[in-house]
Amino acid sequence: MSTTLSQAKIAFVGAGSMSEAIIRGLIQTKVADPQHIYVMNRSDQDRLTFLRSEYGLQATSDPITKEAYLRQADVVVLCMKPKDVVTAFEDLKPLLNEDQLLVSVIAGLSIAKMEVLLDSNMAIVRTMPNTSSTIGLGATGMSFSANVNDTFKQLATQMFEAVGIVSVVEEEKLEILTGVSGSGPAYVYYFMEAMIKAGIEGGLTEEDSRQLTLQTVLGAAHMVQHTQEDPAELRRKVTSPNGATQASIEALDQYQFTEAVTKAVFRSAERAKEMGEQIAAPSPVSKLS
Ligand SMILES: NC(=O)C1=CN([C@@H]2O[C@H](COP(=O)(O)OP(=O)(O)OC[C@H]3O[C@@H](n4cnc5c(N)ncnc54)[C@H](OP(=O)(O)O)[C@@H]3O)[C@@H](O)[C@H]2O)C=CC1
Ligand SMILES: O=C(O)[C@@H]1CCC=N1
Repeated sequence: MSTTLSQAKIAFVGAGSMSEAIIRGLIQTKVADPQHIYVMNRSDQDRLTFLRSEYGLQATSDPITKEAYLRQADVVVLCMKPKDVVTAFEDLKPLLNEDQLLVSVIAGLSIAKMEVLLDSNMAIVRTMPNTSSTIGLGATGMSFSANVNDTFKQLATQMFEAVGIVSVVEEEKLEILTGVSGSGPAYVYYFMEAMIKAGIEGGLTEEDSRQLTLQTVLGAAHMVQHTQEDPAELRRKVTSPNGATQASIEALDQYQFTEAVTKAVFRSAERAKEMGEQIAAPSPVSKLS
């Protein structure tokens, strides 16, 4: 087994947004060699053609080629939706072996359930990345099964550090982490959509409203990072007593801004857990969590 990602053969099962985000990051940062990246799905040929031409990787939906990719892979990354997990695992089960590292990005799917679905104690890394991995600014949470040795830990960490930051957390924290950073980009986009819309309603051109919103969000995030100040303190500096910002924050509070965000984070966590629980696994039920 290769101890560096540049030599490892990495097979992605699932060819959607999340696998592309990771693949793009790995290739752009030159952490992985596109010739050693294998992507597979069930049917979407256009998607595979696009991925091949965009990244120079190997991609297939042909069962025999998939089997070859999976058997020779050092790392297998599971990137299908929770609803497709059971069928996918049935196909994967006879093809995986205990020398491989299995990495899952699937929301809510516990390590214990993967072990039951595969009837194996192979090394499993359960992760929760986000789509900002596409540009190397991802935030990934990660937990390891009991059989993940130091080499595999290093490999998995290297893989996700190539596309952003990594937090290793206890597995039970991965749901709330999903609420914060997995779903998080969507809240920020939603907020930006609302800002742009309000700017246009107030008379700005669409282009100006978009650019101003973008720069504002970018600048605010960089301020938190560069100054290392608490966001509350940075907010205080914008908010002149009895000024325009104070009035606008009061308007946000009137609509329970903090409660709405808190509810969103917890609802995402709850939904991730529900999706994981809805994945039907065969007995022994006692192993499941
Ligand atoms: N999008 C996000 O922001 C994040 C997503 N995730 C997790 O990533 C996973 C994938 O999400 P996302 O990329 O958005 O989903 P997409 O729908 O974009 O992609 C899913 C992919 O899986 C393929 N697929 C489905 N079943 C199989 C199978 N049995 N074998 C091989 N390929 C299969 C689909 O192609 P086809 O239908 O042709 O088979 C498709 O390419 C989810 O479990 C999600 O929880 C985690 C963090 C963030
Ligand atoms: O919406 C989802 O279920 C996935 C998990 C986090 C982001 N996307």
